[in-house]
Amino acid sequence: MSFSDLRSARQSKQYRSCVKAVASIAQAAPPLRSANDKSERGTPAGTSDGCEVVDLKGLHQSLPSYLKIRKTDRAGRGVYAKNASKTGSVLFFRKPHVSVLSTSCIDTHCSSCCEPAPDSGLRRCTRCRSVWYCGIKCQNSDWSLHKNECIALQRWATSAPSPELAIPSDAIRCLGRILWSAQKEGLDSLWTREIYTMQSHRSSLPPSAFESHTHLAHSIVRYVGVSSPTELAAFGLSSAGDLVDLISRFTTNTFTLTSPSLTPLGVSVCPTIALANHSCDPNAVIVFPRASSDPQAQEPLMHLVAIKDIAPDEEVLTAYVDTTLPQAKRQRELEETYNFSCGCALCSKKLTIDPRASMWCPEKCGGTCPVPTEENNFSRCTQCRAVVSSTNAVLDALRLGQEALDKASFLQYKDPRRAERLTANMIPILSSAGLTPSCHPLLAIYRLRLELLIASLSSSITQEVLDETIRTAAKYSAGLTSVLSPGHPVRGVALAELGKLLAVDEPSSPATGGETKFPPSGAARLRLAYETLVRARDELVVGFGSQTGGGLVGQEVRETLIRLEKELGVWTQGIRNVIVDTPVEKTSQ
Ligand SMILES: C[S@@+](CC[C@H](N)C(=O)[O-])C[C@H]1O[C@@H](n2cnc3c(N)ncnc32)[C@H](O)[C@@H]1O
Repeated sequence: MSFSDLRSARQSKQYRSCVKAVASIAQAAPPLRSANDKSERGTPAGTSDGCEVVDLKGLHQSLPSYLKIRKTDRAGRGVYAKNASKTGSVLFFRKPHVSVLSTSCIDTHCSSCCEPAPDSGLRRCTRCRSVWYCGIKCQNSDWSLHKNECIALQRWATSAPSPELAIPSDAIRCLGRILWSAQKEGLDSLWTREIYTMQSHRSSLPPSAFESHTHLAHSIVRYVGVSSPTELAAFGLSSAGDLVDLISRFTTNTFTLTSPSLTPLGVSVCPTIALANHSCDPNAVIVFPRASSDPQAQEPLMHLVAIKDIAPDEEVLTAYVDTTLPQAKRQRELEETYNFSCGCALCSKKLTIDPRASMWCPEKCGGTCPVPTEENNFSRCTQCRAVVSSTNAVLDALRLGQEALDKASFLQYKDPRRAERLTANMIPILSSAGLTPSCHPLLAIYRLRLELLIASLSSSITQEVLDETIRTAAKYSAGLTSVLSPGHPVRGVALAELGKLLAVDEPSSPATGGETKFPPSGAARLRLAYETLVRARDELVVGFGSQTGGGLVGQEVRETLIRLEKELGVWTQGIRNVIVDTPVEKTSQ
Protein backbone atom coordinates (compact mmCIF):
# COMPACT_ATOMS: atom_id res chain seq x y z
CA MET A 1 0.00 0.00 0.00
CA SER A 2 1.39 3.43 -0.81
CA PHE A 3 1.57 6.24 1.70
CA SER A 4 -0.96 8.34 -0.20
CA ASP A 5 -3.59 5.69 0.55
CA LEU A 6 -3.00 6.31 4.22
CA ARG A 7 -3.23 10.08 3.88
CA SER A 8 -6.57 9.92 2.13
CA ALA A 9 -8.18 8.53 5.26
CA ARG A 10 -7.12 11.36 7.50
CA GLN A 11 -6.89 14.98 6.67
CA SER A 12 -4.88 16.72 9.29
CA LYS A 13 -6.26 20.21 9.72
CA GLN A 14 -6.02 22.87 12.29
CA TYR A 15 -9.27 23.53 14.06
CA ARG A 16 -9.93 26.39 16.36
CA SER A 17 -13.46 27.17 17.38
CA CYS A 18 -15.34 28.66 20.26
CA VAL A 19 -16.73 25.18 20.72
CA LYS A 20 -14.40 22.67 22.22
CA ALA A 21 -13.58 19.58 20.22
CA VAL A 22 -14.17 16.46 22.24
CA ALA A 23 -11.69 13.86 21.09
CA SER A 24 -13.65 14.38 17.94
CA ILE A 25 -16.88 12.77 19.04
CA ALA A 26 -17.89 15.98 20.44
CA GLN A 27 -20.85 17.66 21.79
CA ALA A 28 -20.95 21.07 23.31
CA ALA A 29 -24.15 21.21 25.16
CA PRO A 30 -25.64 22.37 28.46
CA PRO A 31 -27.86 25.14 29.71
CA LEU A 32 -27.59 28.54 31.25
CA ARG A 33 -30.90 27.90 32.91
CA SER A 34 -31.36 25.58 35.83
CA ALA A 35 -32.29 22.04 34.93
CA ASN A 36 -35.61 22.58 36.67
CA ASP A 37 -36.56 25.57 34.61
CA LYS A 38 -39.72 24.66 32.75
CA SER A 39 -39.80 27.61 30.38
CA GLU A 40 -39.32 26.89 26.69
CA ARG A 41 -39.44 23.17 27.27
CA GLY A 42 -42.10 20.55 26.93
CA THR A 43 -44.45 20.19 29.88
CA PRO A 44 -44.05 17.19 32.18
CA ALA A 45 -46.82 14.78 31.16
CA GLY A 46 -46.45 11.99 33.70
CA THR A 47 -44.04 10.41 36.12
CA SER A 48 -42.27 7.11 35.98
CA ASP A 49 -39.27 5.85 38.02
CA GLY A 50 -38.50 9.38 39.29
CA CYS A 51 -38.48 10.66 35.70
CA GLU A 52 -41.07 12.93 34.20
CA VAL A 53 -42.13 12.00 30.70
CA VAL A 54 -41.93 15.13 28.57
CA ASP A 55 -44.74 16.17 26.25
CA LEU A 56 -42.83 17.47 23.24
CA LYS A 57 -45.77 19.50 21.91
CA GLY A 58 -45.05 18.28 18.40
CA LEU A 59 -41.36 19.16 18.60
CA HIS A 60 -38.55 16.75 17.73
CA GLN A 61 -40.91 14.86 15.42
CA SER A 62 -37.91 13.19 13.86
CA LEU A 63 -37.21 11.26 17.08
CA PRO A 64 -37.83 7.57 16.28
CA SER A 65 -40.59 5.73 18.10
CA TYR A 66 -38.09 3.58 20.06
CA LEU A 67 -36.62 6.65 21.82
CA LYS A 68 -38.38 8.96 24.25
CA ILE A 69 -37.64 12.14 26.17
CA ARG A 70 -37.83 12.20 29.95
CA LYS A 71 -36.85 14.77 32.50
CA THR A 72 -35.05 14.42 35.83
CA ASP A 73 -34.35 17.03 38.50
CA ARG A 74 -30.61 16.43 38.22
CA ALA A 75 -30.01 16.65 34.48
CA GLY A 76 -33.17 18.09 32.92
CA ARG A 77 -34.47 16.47 29.75
CA GLY A 78 -32.68 13.43 28.39
CA VAL A 79 -33.09 10.74 25.73
CA TYR A 80 -34.20 7.27 26.88
CA ALA A 81 -34.56 3.95 25.06
CA LYS A 82 -38.04 2.47 24.80
CA ASN A 83 -36.71 -0.84 23.51
CA ALA A 84 -33.45 -2.73 23.92
CA SER A 85 -30.72 -1.64 21.49
CA LYS A 86 -27.71 -3.73 20.57
CA THR A 87 -24.11 -2.53 20.60
CA GLY A 88 -23.33 -0.98 17.22
CA SER A 89 -26.89 -0.06 16.31
CA VAL A 90 -27.61 3.36 14.87
CA LEU A 91 -30.19 4.81 17.28
CA PHE A 92 -30.95 7.86 15.22
CA PHE A 93 -29.55 9.90 12.36
CA ARG A 94 -30.46 13.19 10.82
CA LYS A 95 -29.13 16.16 8.95
CA PRO A 96 -28.26 18.83 11.50
CA HIS A 97 -30.21 22.11 11.39
CA VAL A 98 -26.98 23.91 10.48
CA SER A 99 -23.39 22.80 9.74
CA VAL A 100 -20.56 25.26 9.15
CA LEU A 101 -16.90 24.64 8.30
CA SER A 102 -14.16 26.08 10.50
CA THR A 103 -12.17 28.83 8.82
CA SER A 104 -9.17 26.53 8.35
CA CYS A 105 -11.32 24.05 6.34
CA ILE A 106 -13.31 26.59 4.32
CA ASP A 107 -11.10 26.38 1.21
CA THR A 108 -10.48 22.63 1.40
CA HIS A 109 -14.06 21.39 1.84
CA CYS A 110 -17.43 22.01 0.21
CA SER A 111 -19.52 24.48 2.22
CA SER A 112 -22.71 22.56 1.42
CA CYS A 113 -22.00 18.82 1.85
CA CYS A 114 -18.76 19.42 3.84
CA GLU A 115 -16.92 16.77 1.77
CA PRO A 116 -13.22 17.31 1.02
CA ALA A 117 -12.30 18.74 -2.40
CA PRO A 118 -12.88 16.27 -5.23
CA ASP A 119 -10.01 15.49 -7.64
CA SER A 120 -11.38 18.14 -9.99
CA GLY A 121 -11.04 20.77 -7.23
CA LEU A 122 -13.56 23.08 -5.59
CA ARG A 123 -15.36 26.01 -7.23
CA ARG A 124 -15.35 29.30 -5.39
CA CYS A 125 -18.35 31.60 -4.98
CA THR A 126 -17.40 34.35 -7.43
CA ARG A 127 -19.16 37.05 -5.39
CA CYS A 128 -17.91 36.68 -1.84
CA ARG A 129 -14.83 34.62 -2.88
CA SER A 130 -14.89 33.14 0.63
CA VAL A 131 -16.78 29.83 0.33
CA TRP A 132 -16.18 26.88 -1.98
CA TYR A 133 -18.33 24.07 -3.37
CA CYS A 134 -17.62 20.65 -4.81
CA GLY A 135 -19.93 21.32 -7.76
CA ILE A 136 -22.83 23.26 -9.15
CA LYS A 137 -25.38 20.96 -7.44
CA CYS A 138 -24.08 21.81 -3.96
CA GLN A 139 -23.71 25.48 -4.86
CA ASN A 140 -27.33 25.67 -6.05
CA SER A 141 -28.73 23.81 -3.06
CA ASP A 142 -26.85 26.13 -0.67
CA TRP A 143 -27.84 29.34 -2.43
CA SER A 144 -31.09 29.97 -0.52
CA LEU A 145 -28.97 30.39 2.63
CA HIS A 146 -25.75 31.61 1.12
CA LYS A 147 -27.41 34.55 -0.64
CA ASN A 148 -27.66 36.42 2.69
CA GLU A 149 -24.36 35.05 3.91
CA CYS A 150 -22.66 36.10 0.65
CA ILE A 151 -23.50 39.78 1.20
CA ALA A 152 -22.53 39.53 4.88
CA LEU A 153 -19.17 37.94 4.01
CA GLN A 154 -18.41 40.64 1.44
CA ARG A 155 -19.29 43.38 3.94
CA TRP A 156 -17.17 41.72 6.64
CA ALA A 157 -14.15 41.33 4.33
CA THR A 158 -14.32 44.98 3.26
CA SER A 159 -14.04 46.21 6.82
CA ALA A 160 -11.55 43.54 8.01
CA PRO A 161 -8.35 45.09 9.45
CA SER A 162 -6.18 42.37 7.83
CA PRO A 163 -6.57 39.58 5.22
CA GLU A 164 -6.32 36.91 7.96
CA LEU A 165 -9.49 38.35 9.53
CA ALA A 166 -11.42 38.58 6.25
CA ILE A 167 -13.61 35.58 7.17
CA PRO A 168 -15.50 35.61 10.49
CA SER A 169 -15.18 32.69 12.91
CA ASP A 170 -17.30 29.55 12.50
CA ALA A 171 -19.37 30.60 15.54
CA ILE A 172 -20.33 33.90 13.90
CA ARG A 173 -21.06 32.22 10.55
CA CYS A 174 -23.08 29.45 12.21
CA LEU A 175 -25.17 31.89 14.23
CA GLY A 176 -25.71 33.97 11.07
CA ARG A 177 -27.02 30.87 9.30
CA ILE A 178 -29.32 30.08 12.24
CA LEU A 179 -30.83 33.58 12.07
CA TRP A 180 -31.30 33.56 8.28
CA SER A 181 -32.70 30.00 8.37
CA ALA A 182 -35.19 30.98 11.09
CA GLN A 183 -36.37 33.80 8.80
CA LYS A 184 -36.58 31.46 5.82
CA GLU A 185 -38.31 28.61 7.66
CA GLY A 186 -40.64 30.97 9.51
CA LEU A 187 -40.23 32.33 13.03
CA ASP A 188 -42.96 29.99 14.29
CA SER A 189 -41.89 26.98 12.22
CA LEU A 190 -40.98 23.64 13.77
CA TRP A 191 -37.36 24.25 12.67
CA THR A 192 -37.13 27.53 14.60
CA ARG A 193 -39.03 26.26 17.64
CA GLU A 194 -36.61 23.32 17.91
CA ILE A 195 -33.69 25.77 17.97
CA TYR A 196 -35.34 27.66 20.82
CA THR A 197 -36.00 24.48 22.85
CA MET A 198 -32.26 24.05 23.28
CA GLN A 199 -31.17 24.78 26.79
CA SER A 200 -29.77 28.25 27.58
CA HIS A 201 -27.53 29.21 30.51
CA ARG A 202 -28.00 32.92 30.13
CA SER A 203 -29.35 33.45 33.65
CA SER A 204 -26.32 31.83 35.28
CA LEU A 205 -23.47 32.91 33.03
CA PRO A 206 -20.21 33.48 34.92
CA PRO A 207 -18.71 36.98 34.26
CA SER A 208 -16.04 35.64 31.87
CA ALA A 209 -18.64 33.86 29.71
CA PHE A 210 -20.95 36.87 29.84
CA GLU A 211 -18.15 39.02 28.46
CA SER A 212 -17.34 36.61 25.62
CA HIS A 213 -21.05 36.19 24.77
CA THR A 214 -21.51 39.98 24.65
CA HIS A 215 -18.46 40.30 22.41
CA LEU A 216 -19.86 37.60 20.11
CA ALA A 217 -23.26 39.35 20.09
CA HIS A 218 -21.62 42.56 18.81
CA SER A 219 -19.86 40.63 16.04
CA ILE A 220 -23.09 38.92 14.96
CA VAL A 221 -25.00 42.18 14.82
CA ARG A 222 -22.25 43.57 12.59
CA TYR A 223 -22.16 40.39 10.47
CA VAL A 224 -25.89 40.16 9.74
CA GLY A 225 -26.02 43.92 9.15
CA VAL A 226 -28.38 44.96 11.94
CA SER A 227 -28.09 48.64 12.85
CA SER A 228 -30.60 48.94 15.71
CA PRO A 229 -32.12 46.60 18.33
CA THR A 230 -35.54 46.92 16.64
CA GLU A 231 -34.11 45.35 13.49
CA LEU A 232 -33.44 42.19 15.54
CA ALA A 233 -37.20 41.60 15.48
CA ALA A 234 -36.86 40.43 11.87
CA PHE A 235 -35.07 37.41 13.32
CA GLY A 236 -37.58 36.85 16.12
CA LEU A 237 -35.33 38.46 18.76
CA SER A 238 -36.95 41.16 20.87
CA SER A 239 -33.80 42.46 22.56
CA ALA A 240 -30.01 42.20 22.73
CA GLY A 241 -30.62 39.89 25.72
CA ASP A 242 -32.41 37.45 23.41
CA LEU A 243 -29.33 37.38 21.23
CA VAL A 244 -27.14 36.53 24.23
CA ASP A 245 -29.68 33.80 25.03
CA LEU A 246 -29.32 32.37 21.52
CA ILE A 247 -25.52 32.49 21.83
CA SER A 248 -25.78 30.59 25.08
CA ARG A 249 -27.99 27.94 23.46
CA PHE A 250 -25.45 27.70 20.67
CA THR A 251 -22.33 27.36 22.83
CA THR A 252 -23.89 24.78 25.11
CA ASN A 253 -25.61 22.63 22.49
CA THR A 254 -23.25 22.68 19.51
CA PHE A 255 -21.47 19.59 18.21
CA THR A 256 -18.14 19.39 16.50
CA LEU A 257 -18.63 18.47 12.86
CA THR A 258 -16.06 15.77 12.08
CA SER A 259 -14.73 13.86 9.10
CA PRO A 260 -15.43 10.10 8.95
CA SER A 261 -12.02 9.62 10.58
CA LEU A 262 -12.93 12.03 13.39
CA THR A 263 -10.88 15.05 12.28
CA PRO A 264 -12.71 18.21 13.43
CA LEU A 265 -14.05 20.18 10.45
CA GLY A 266 -16.44 22.72 11.94
CA VAL A 267 -19.63 22.97 13.96
CA SER A 268 -23.12 21.46 13.71
CA VAL A 269 -26.37 22.26 15.48
CA CYS A 270 -28.91 19.45 15.91
CA PRO A 271 -31.49 20.22 18.65
CA THR A 272 -32.87 16.66 18.84
CA ILE A 273 -29.52 14.94 19.42
CA ALA A 274 -28.56 17.79 21.79
CA LEU A 275 -31.22 16.44 24.18
CA ALA A 276 -28.89 13.57 25.12
CA ASN A 277 -27.21 14.06 28.51
CA HIS A 278 -23.59 13.40 29.42
CA SER A 279 -21.67 10.51 30.96
CA CYS A 280 -17.86 10.07 31.13
CA ASP A 281 -18.54 6.39 30.41
CA PRO A 282 -21.09 6.84 27.62
CA ASN A 283 -23.25 4.15 26.04
CA ALA A 284 -23.59 6.11 22.79
CA VAL A 285 -21.50 8.32 20.52
CA ILE A 286 -22.16 10.94 17.87
CA VAL A 287 -20.37 10.44 14.55
CA PHE A 288 -20.56 11.42 10.87
CA PRO A 289 -19.82 8.06 9.17
CA ARG A 290 -20.56 9.22 5.56
CA ALA A 291 -21.31 5.75 4.31
CA SER A 292 -24.81 6.09 2.99
CA SER A 293 -25.50 4.05 -0.13
CA ASP A 294 -28.36 6.44 -0.95
CA PRO A 295 -27.14 8.99 -3.53
CA GLN A 296 -29.90 11.34 -2.37
CA ALA A 297 -28.59 11.33 1.22
CA GLN A 298 -27.99 14.90 2.34
CA GLU A 299 -24.62 14.89 3.98
CA PRO A 300 -23.39 15.75 6.52
CA LEU A 301 -25.60 13.29 8.42
CA MET A 302 -25.14 13.07 12.17
CA HIS A 303 -25.52 9.56 13.67
CA LEU A 304 -26.21 8.60 17.29
CA VAL A 305 -24.74 5.09 17.71
CA ALA A 306 -24.99 2.69 20.69
CA ILE A 307 -21.51 1.53 21.73
CA LYS A 308 -22.94 -0.67 24.49
CA ASP A 309 -26.12 -2.71 24.77
CA ILE A 310 -28.88 -0.38 25.98
CA ALA A 311 -31.78 -1.79 27.99
CA PRO A 312 -35.41 -0.60 27.75
CA ASP A 313 -35.86 2.59 29.83
CA GLU A 314 -32.11 3.13 30.08
CA GLU A 315 -30.87 6.66 29.40
CA VAL A 316 -28.87 7.21 26.20
CA LEU A 317 -25.74 9.08 27.29
CA THR A 318 -22.96 10.63 25.20
CA ALA A 319 -19.69 12.24 26.35
CA TYR A 320 -19.36 16.03 26.08
CA VAL A 321 -15.65 16.02 26.93
CA ASP A 322 -12.57 13.99 26.10
CA THR A 323 -12.94 10.93 28.31
CA THR A 324 -9.25 10.05 28.02
CA LEU A 325 -8.64 12.94 30.44
CA PRO A 326 -8.43 12.31 34.18
CA GLN A 327 -11.47 13.07 36.34
CA ALA A 328 -10.35 16.49 37.65
CA LYS A 329 -9.80 17.82 34.14
CA ARG A 330 -13.11 16.43 32.87
CA GLN A 331 -14.98 17.93 35.83
CA ARG A 332 -13.40 21.35 35.30
CA GLU A 333 -14.40 21.41 31.65
CA LEU A 334 -17.94 20.20 32.34
CA GLU A 335 -18.42 22.87 34.97
CA GLU A 336 -16.91 25.68 32.89
CA THR A 337 -18.58 24.88 29.59
CA TYR A 338 -21.69 22.94 30.56
CA ASN A 339 -22.51 24.26 33.99
CA PHE A 340 -22.85 21.00 35.88
CA SER A 341 -20.87 18.76 38.14
CA CYS A 342 -20.72 15.23 36.77
CA GLY A 343 -22.01 12.42 38.95
CA CYS A 344 -21.73 9.67 36.30
CA ALA A 345 -20.72 6.12 37.19
CA LEU A 346 -17.07 6.75 36.27
CA CYS A 347 -16.83 9.96 38.33
CA SER A 348 -18.59 8.58 41.40
CA LYS A 349 -16.97 5.14 41.34
CA LYS A 350 -14.14 4.85 43.83
CA LEU A 351 -11.54 3.49 41.45
CA THR A 352 -8.51 1.87 43.09
CA ILE A 353 -6.67 3.10 40.06
CA ASP A 354 -7.61 5.23 37.07
CA PRO A 355 -5.51 4.30 34.01
CA ARG A 356 -5.69 8.00 33.01
CA ALA A 357 -3.56 8.81 36.07
CA SER A 358 -1.40 5.73 36.57
CA MET A 359 2.28 4.72 36.67
CA TRP A 360 4.09 1.40 36.68
CA CYS A 361 5.08 -0.25 39.97
CA PRO A 362 8.53 1.04 41.07
CA GLU A 363 9.49 -2.59 41.81
CA LYS A 364 8.43 -3.59 38.27
CA CYS A 365 6.06 -6.30 39.52
CA GLY A 366 3.80 -5.53 36.51
CA GLY A 367 1.22 -3.78 38.69
CA THR A 368 0.38 -0.07 38.59
CA CYS A 369 0.10 2.79 41.11
CA PRO A 370 -1.93 6.02 41.04
CA VAL A 371 0.27 8.97 40.03
CA PRO A 372 0.96 11.24 42.98
CA THR A 373 -0.86 14.58 43.08
CA GLU A 374 -0.07 17.93 44.77
CA GLU A 375 -2.79 17.07 47.34
CA ASN A 376 -1.80 13.47 47.90
CA ASN A 377 1.73 12.43 47.13
CA PHE A 378 1.58 9.03 48.79
CA SER A 379 1.25 6.26 46.24
CA ARG A 380 1.78 2.51 46.29
CA CYS A 381 1.43 -0.37 43.86
CA THR A 382 -2.07 -1.85 43.89
CA GLN A 383 -0.57 -5.31 43.35
CA CYS A 384 2.63 -5.69 45.45
CA ARG A 385 2.05 -2.63 47.70
CA ALA A 386 5.53 -1.21 46.94
CA VAL A 387 5.65 2.50 47.82
CA VAL A 388 6.57 5.10 45.17
CA SER A 389 9.56 7.00 46.55
CA SER A 390 10.18 9.27 43.55
CA THR A 391 6.98 11.29 44.02
CA ASN A 392 8.61 14.71 43.54
CA ALA A 393 10.31 13.59 40.34
CA VAL A 394 6.98 12.22 39.04
CA LEU A 395 5.17 15.45 39.93
CA ASP A 396 7.88 17.45 38.09
CA ALA A 397 7.56 15.17 35.05
CA LEU A 398 3.75 15.58 35.03
CA ARG A 399 4.09 19.37 35.18
CA LEU A 400 6.73 19.45 32.45
CA GLY A 401 4.65 17.07 30.33
CA GLN A 402 1.57 19.31 30.52
CA GLU A 403 3.65 22.38 29.61
CA ALA A 404 5.23 20.55 26.66
CA LEU A 405 1.81 19.33 25.49
CA ASP A 406 0.37 22.87 25.60
CA LYS A 407 3.36 24.34 23.79
CA ALA A 408 3.57 21.61 21.14
CA SER A 409 -0.20 21.84 20.47
CA PHE A 410 0.20 25.58 19.98
CA LEU A 411 3.13 25.04 17.59
CA GLN A 412 1.61 22.09 15.69
CA TYR A 413 0.80 24.10 12.53
CA LYS A 414 2.99 27.18 13.10
CA ASP A 415 6.26 25.33 13.59
CA PRO A 416 5.69 21.56 13.26
CA ARG A 417 9.41 20.74 13.49
CA ARG A 418 9.71 22.36 16.90
CA ALA A 419 6.51 20.69 18.02
CA GLU A 420 7.89 17.37 16.82
CA ARG A 421 11.16 17.88 18.76
CA LEU A 422 9.25 18.84 21.88
CA THR A 423 7.16 15.66 21.79
CA ALA A 424 10.23 13.53 20.92
CA ASN A 425 12.10 14.90 23.96
CA MET A 426 9.15 14.62 26.32
CA ILE A 427 8.15 11.00 25.71
CA PRO A 428 11.33 9.44 27.22
CA ILE A 429 11.11 11.78 30.23
CA LEU A 430 7.52 10.74 30.99
CA SER A 431 8.20 7.08 30.28
CA SER A 432 11.24 6.98 32.54
CA ALA A 433 9.21 8.68 35.29
CA GLY A 434 7.12 5.50 35.07
CA LEU A 435 3.89 6.77 33.46
CA THR A 436 1.77 4.16 31.68
CA PRO A 437 0.85 4.88 28.01
CA SER A 438 -2.76 5.61 29.08
CA CYS A 439 -1.70 8.26 31.62
CA HIS A 440 -2.34 11.93 30.92
CA PRO A 441 -0.42 13.81 29.49
CA LEU A 442 1.61 10.96 27.95
CA LEU A 443 -1.35 9.60 25.95
CA ALA A 444 -2.11 13.07 24.55
CA ILE A 445 1.56 13.56 23.64
CA TYR A 446 1.58 10.23 21.76
CA ARG A 447 -1.50 11.42 19.85
CA LEU A 448 0.07 14.76 18.96
CA ARG A 449 3.39 13.16 18.01
CA LEU A 450 1.56 10.68 15.79
CA GLU A 451 -0.21 13.51 13.93
CA LEU A 452 3.10 15.34 13.47
CA LEU A 453 4.92 12.23 12.23
CA ILE A 454 2.14 11.33 9.78
CA ALA A 455 2.23 14.91 8.44
CA SER A 456 6.02 14.70 8.01
CA LEU A 457 5.74 11.35 6.19
CA SER A 458 3.83 13.05 3.40
CA SER A 459 6.89 15.11 2.39
CA SER A 460 9.53 12.38 2.67
CA ILE A 461 9.19 8.82 3.79
CA THR A 462 12.16 6.99 5.25
CA GLN A 463 12.21 3.60 6.92
CA GLU A 464 13.36 5.18 10.17
CA VAL A 465 10.53 7.73 10.35
CA LEU A 466 7.94 5.20 9.20
CA ASP A 467 9.00 2.76 11.93
CA GLU A 468 8.99 5.51 14.55
CA THR A 469 5.47 6.51 13.42
CA ILE A 470 4.32 2.90 13.76
CA ARG A 471 5.80 2.62 17.26
CA THR A 472 4.04 5.84 18.30
CA ALA A 473 0.73 4.66 16.79
CA ALA A 474 1.09 1.35 18.66
CA LYS A 475 1.69 3.11 22.01
CA TYR A 476 -1.24 5.45 21.41
CA SER A 477 -3.53 2.58 20.51
CA ALA A 478 -2.40 0.59 23.57
CA GLY A 479 -3.07 3.60 25.81
CA LEU A 480 -6.57 4.08 24.38
CA THR A 481 -7.41 0.42 24.99
CA SER A 482 -7.09 1.00 28.74
CA VAL A 483 -9.34 4.06 28.88
CA LEU A 484 -12.03 3.72 26.21
CA SER A 485 -14.56 0.94 26.01
CA PRO A 486 -14.35 -1.60 23.15
CA GLY A 487 -15.97 -0.28 19.99
CA HIS A 488 -15.39 3.36 20.87
CA PRO A 489 -14.83 5.04 17.47
CA VAL A 490 -11.60 6.72 18.64
CA ARG A 491 -10.17 3.22 19.31
CA GLY A 492 -11.35 1.95 15.92
CA VAL A 493 -9.82 4.89 14.04
CA ALA A 494 -6.52 4.55 15.96
CA LEU A 495 -6.30 0.84 15.12
CA ALA A 496 -7.13 1.56 11.47
CA GLU A 497 -4.34 4.15 11.43
CA LEU A 498 -1.86 1.68 12.94
CA GLY A 499 -2.89 -1.11 10.57
CA LYS A 500 -2.58 1.15 7.54
CA LEU A 501 0.85 2.38 8.65
CA LEU A 502 2.00 -1.23 9.00
CA ALA A 503 0.70 -1.89 5.48
CA VAL A 504 2.64 1.00 3.88
CA ASP A 505 5.35 -0.31 1.50
CA GLU A 506 8.67 -0.30 3.36
CA PRO A 507 11.05 2.22 1.76
CA SER A 508 14.06 -0.03 2.39
CA SER A 509 14.79 -3.41 3.86
CA PRO A 510 16.31 -2.64 7.21
CA ALA A 511 18.84 -4.86 8.88
CA THR A 512 17.05 -7.50 10.90
CA GLY A 513 16.92 -6.71 14.57
CA GLY A 514 16.09 -10.08 16.02
CA GLU A 515 12.74 -11.68 16.75
CA THR A 516 11.60 -9.04 19.21
CA LYS A 517 12.09 -6.07 16.90
CA PHE A 518 9.05 -3.82 16.59
CA PRO A 519 7.77 -3.17 14.03
CA PRO A 520 8.78 -6.33 12.20
CA SER A 521 9.64 -6.34 8.50
CA GLY A 522 8.46 -8.11 5.39
CA ALA A 523 5.77 -10.76 5.63
CA ALA A 524 5.60 -10.56 9.45
CA ARG A 525 4.80 -6.85 9.13
CA LEU A 526 2.09 -7.49 6.58
CA ARG A 527 0.58 -10.19 8.78
CA LEU A 528 0.55 -7.79 11.73
CA ALA A 529 -1.06 -5.12 9.49
CA TYR A 530 -3.73 -7.65 8.55
CA GLU A 531 -4.45 -8.68 12.15
CA THR A 532 -4.57 -5.04 13.29
CA LEU A 533 -6.97 -4.09 10.51
CA VAL A 534 -9.24 -7.03 11.34
CA ARG A 535 -9.41 -5.69 14.93
CA ALA A 536 -10.00 -2.17 13.58
CA ARG A 537 -12.85 -3.40 11.35
CA ASP A 538 -14.53 -5.11 14.33
CA GLU A 539 -14.30 -1.94 16.45
CA LEU A 540 -15.37 0.39 13.62
CA VAL A 541 -18.61 -1.48 12.94
CA VAL A 542 -19.52 -0.75 16.53
CA GLY A 543 -18.38 2.87 16.79
CA PHE A 544 -19.73 4.03 13.44
CA GLY A 545 -22.69 1.66 13.39
CA SER A 546 -23.13 -1.79 11.91
CA GLN A 547 -25.77 -0.43 9.50
CA THR A 548 -23.12 1.83 7.94
CA GLY A 549 -20.51 -0.97 7.87
CA GLY A 550 -18.28 1.07 10.17
CA GLY A 551 -18.64 4.22 8.06
CA LEU A 552 -16.25 5.33 5.36
CA VAL A 553 -13.23 4.31 7.44
CA GLY A 554 -14.70 0.82 7.93
CA GLN A 555 -15.20 0.53 4.16
CA GLU A 556 -11.62 1.63 3.49
CA VAL A 557 -10.31 -0.87 6.03
CA ARG A 558 -12.23 -3.67 4.33
CA GLU A 559 -10.75 -2.69 0.96
CA THR A 560 -7.24 -2.62 2.43
CA LEU A 561 -7.83 -6.05 3.99
CA ILE A 562 -8.73 -7.48 0.58
CA ARG A 563 -5.53 -6.01 -0.92
CA LEU A 564 -3.47 -7.36 1.97
CA GLU A 565 -4.98 -10.82 1.62
CA LYS A 566 -3.79 -10.82 -2.00
CA GLU A 567 -0.34 -9.48 -1.07
CA LEU A 568 0.07 -12.04 1.68
CA GLY A 569 -1.06 -14.75 -0.73
CA VAL A 570 1.53 -13.64 -3.30
CA TRP A 571 4.18 -13.59 -0.59
CA THR A 572 3.36 -17.08 0.64
CA GLN A 573 3.09 -18.32 -2.95
CA GLY A 574 6.46 -16.67 -3.74
CA ILE A 575 8.13 -18.45 -0.83
CA ARG A 576 6.56 -21.75 -1.93
CA ASN A 577 7.88 -21.21 -5.46
CA VAL A 578 11.36 -20.41 -4.19
CA ILE A 579 11.34 -23.59 -2.09
CA VAL A 580 10.14 -25.67 -5.06
CA ASP A 581 12.62 -24.05 -7.50
CA THR A 582 15.65 -24.38 -5.23
CA PRO A 583 17.38 -27.72 -5.81
CA VAL A 584 18.03 -29.48 -2.55
CA GLU A 585 21.78 -29.92 -2.17
CA LYS A 586 22.94 -33.20 -0.87
CA THR A 587 25.05 -32.59 2.16
CA SER A 588 27.77 -35.00 2.97
CA GLN A 589 27.54 -36.32 6.46
C1 LIG B 1 -27.19 19.42 25.63
S1 LIG B 1 -28.03 19.71 27.07
C2 LIG B 1 -28.73 18.15 27.30
C3 LIG B 1 -30.19 18.28 27.36
C4 LIG B 1 -30.66 19.03 28.55
N1 LIG B 1 -30.72 18.18 29.72
C5 LIG B 1 -32.00 19.69 28.28
O1 LIG B 1 -32.90 19.57 29.09
O2 LIG B 1 -32.09 20.33 27.23
C6 LIG B 1 -26.77 19.74 28.30
C7 LIG B 1 -27.24 20.17 29.66
O3 LIG B 1 -27.93 19.13 30.28
C8 LIG B 1 -27.54 19.02 31.64
N2 LIG B 1 -26.79 17.78 31.80
C9 LIG B 1 -26.34 16.99 30.83
N3 LIG B 1 -25.76 15.92 31.34
C10 LIG B 1 -25.81 16.04 32.67
C11 LIG B 1 -25.36 15.25 33.75
N4 LIG B 1 -24.73 14.10 33.54
N5 LIG B 1 -25.59 15.69 34.99
C12 LIG B 1 -26.24 16.86 35.22
N6 LIG B 1 -26.69 17.64 34.24
C13 LIG B 1 -26.48 17.25 32.97
C14 LIG B 1 -26.64 20.16 31.96
O4 LIG B 1 -27.40 21.20 32.48
C15 LIG B 1 -26.11 20.48 30.61
O5 LIG B 1 -25.73 21.83 30.56
